[in-house]
Amino acid sequence: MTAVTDAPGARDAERARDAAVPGPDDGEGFSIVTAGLTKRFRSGQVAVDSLDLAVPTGSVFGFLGPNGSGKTTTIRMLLGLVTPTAGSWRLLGTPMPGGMNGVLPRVGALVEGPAFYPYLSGEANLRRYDAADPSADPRTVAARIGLALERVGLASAAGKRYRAYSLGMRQRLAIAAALLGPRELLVLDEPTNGLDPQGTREVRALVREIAAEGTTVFVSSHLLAEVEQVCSHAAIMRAGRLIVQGTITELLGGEAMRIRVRTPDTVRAAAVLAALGLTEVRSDDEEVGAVLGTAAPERVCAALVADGVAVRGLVVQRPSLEDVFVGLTGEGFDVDG
Ligand SMILES: Nc1ncnc2c1ncn2[C@@H]1O[C@H](COP(=O)(O)OP(=O)(O)OP(=O)(O)O)[C@@H](O)[C@H]1O
Repeated sequence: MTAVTDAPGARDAERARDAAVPGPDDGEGFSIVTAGLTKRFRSGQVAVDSLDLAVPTGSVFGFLGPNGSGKTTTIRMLLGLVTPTAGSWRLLGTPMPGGMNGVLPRVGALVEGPAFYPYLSGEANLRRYDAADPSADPRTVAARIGLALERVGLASAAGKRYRAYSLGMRQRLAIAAALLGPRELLVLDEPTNGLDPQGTREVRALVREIAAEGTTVFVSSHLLAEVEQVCSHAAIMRAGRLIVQGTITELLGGEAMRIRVRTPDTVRAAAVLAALGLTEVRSDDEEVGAVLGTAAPERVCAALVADGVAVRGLVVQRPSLEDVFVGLTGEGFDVDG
């Protein structure tokens, strides 16, 4: 895991000290590598500040951050849609922007949802979309569209008008548009934005399937919980700066499991937890919580019961990426809109 030392409120300087420098210079084994990538807009706003990102090939990489933390600007720089102020980057091992024309056909991207025509079918929309891509071969268009629709699970709805598609189907069609050729890397900017829970599930399942077929997926999101469910790796941004990146297991590894006990005997329960060596023991009217550490929950439960504590409920809480964010920044992960 790589953490950035000067994150405000960082309590985990040690983690940062053992940080490995991401990615070899030649980008081998990494689908995306950036070094010092920076974007300062004319307004003076630094949207992305010295970003060093390393996205391993074969990963499902969650690019996380609250709204306005620089995710879209980063993605736009990666794809050559915005010119960086400083820094360098490689896509699929090739230095950019010089290698853009050769590499972009191997990269599928969903940045701003493509504008689809409501009265055309999904298939007809993809035909129009493909016709606008100078690198696409018109002779193979029918087969490529068929394959892409199949891949996103829309083959049976191919002839249906776009306006009749559900939100999840619309987003899956947008992903199909990004998959009109064989892609080694798929870049998705907030693919579940605005979707209902069903649509979100559909897109999540699709991302899993695409990754299982061997495509590296780089997906931005402000929904930490969602990313935990599909990603193998993640990077967390805050105010244009990278706070931490690594595998999900590494990121969560530094966070402790917590235990919560619901009981009317909070004073007695707190004493038992403290006697067992649990730390950060805190109680309110009907609940006691503590850091579980290495203690086995069943032993904690047995000790509580043996001491006469009436246990009405006991929960072991897995750490979350939100805990990581709060731990490293001292701030809540604020999601507004
Ligand atoms: N063209 C622009 N000109 C000036 N400032 C911009 C421009 N585009 C983005 N910004 C600013 O840069 C910062 C980062 O924006 P960006 O859209 O990259 O963040 P984000 O993490 O993708 O957020 P969101 O999820 O809301 O899209 C924001 O403060 C935004 O207002």
